[in-house]
Amino acid sequence: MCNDNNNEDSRPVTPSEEDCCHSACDPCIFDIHKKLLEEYEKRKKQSIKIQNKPNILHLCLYRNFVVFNVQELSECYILLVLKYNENNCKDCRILIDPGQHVVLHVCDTAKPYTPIFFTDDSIEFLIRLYPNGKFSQYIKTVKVDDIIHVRGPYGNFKYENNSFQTIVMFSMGSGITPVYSIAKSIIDNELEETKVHLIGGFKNISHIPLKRELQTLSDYWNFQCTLYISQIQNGCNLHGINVKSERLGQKSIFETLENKEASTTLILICGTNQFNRFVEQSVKCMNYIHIHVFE
Ligand SMILES: Cc1cc2nc3c(=O)[nH]c(=O)nc-3n(C[C@H](O)[C@H](O)[C@H](O)COP(=O)(O)OP(=O)(O)OC[C@H]3O[C@@H](n4cnc5c(N)ncnc54)[C@H](O)[C@@H]3O)c2cc1C
Repeated sequence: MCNDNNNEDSRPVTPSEEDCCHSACDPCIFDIHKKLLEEYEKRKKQSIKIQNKPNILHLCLYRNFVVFNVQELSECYILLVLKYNENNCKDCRILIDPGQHVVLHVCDTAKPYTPIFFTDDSIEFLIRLYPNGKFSQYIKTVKVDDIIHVRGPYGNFKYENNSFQTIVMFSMGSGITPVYSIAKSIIDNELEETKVHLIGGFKNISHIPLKRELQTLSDYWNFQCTLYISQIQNGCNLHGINVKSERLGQKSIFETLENKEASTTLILICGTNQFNRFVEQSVKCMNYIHIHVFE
């Protein structure tokens, strides 16, 4: 049943297919669930406002986080999980909007990074390693319990639930981080009816991060993923993901957008400056007006 625990603070349980009698009832059990979910989300928002828990993160001051996990995902990506352990902020929690970034500071270097996931007291990052990269090479050497300073969050992208029919996300390399976190927040929200198409450009298979996470999202009706690999060798089969052995260029942008409705489609772009300008110009030429570039 939708709500068998009678606790209005609990999230209504999603009915299974077997819960539906398929007799075209009005309202159907799924309609009731949707309504309960809307009420639950409203209550949750109100209670967050009432509790008004302050953000652990600060725009101007660095907070000390400890390294909770650091893991090489592939030859060019590291997963870094930071945790806030200080006792001085028991009623605080981490608040970051999907797509926003924070600044990480170690020794004398500070660089912006976009969390791919966060909880009340921890933040997860995907960090691309550059052979001569000052920050990323340092991150390779950090150990569990080391301290990293964090301030933020920054970024002006704001998303209103169900405000577009479709969101098409063009990303290049580590530019996948903001669009992945936005895609995940939309797919995780059962009230969302927006369709998401995430497009990523990578040099080769070993450069693709978050493969399993993208495959998991692909199980949902409203998520589609296409990856363009410019230097593919023996072909590649990633279940649920459309892998193309070509560069993400004008032709691919055109094919992706040709049958979409510009007025109800939001375009998100994140990659190198050159990539951002190229995609932005291409989509503007196709009369798309709702465009946000992460830089
Ligand atoms: C808002 C924002 C969010 C970001 N989020 C992320 C994120 O989630 N994950 C992530 O990995 N990065 C992210 N970046 C990039 C990150 O901030 C660093 O710029 C990057 O990790 C390189 O830093 P570094 O000190 O290792 O390299 P640097 O010492 O700055 O550069 C050394 C050399 O590395 C190479 N290099 C550096 N950056 C690039 C690049 N973008 N493309 C190609 N070659 C490059 C160049 O050869 C350069 O000469 C983000 C950047 C911005 C502006």
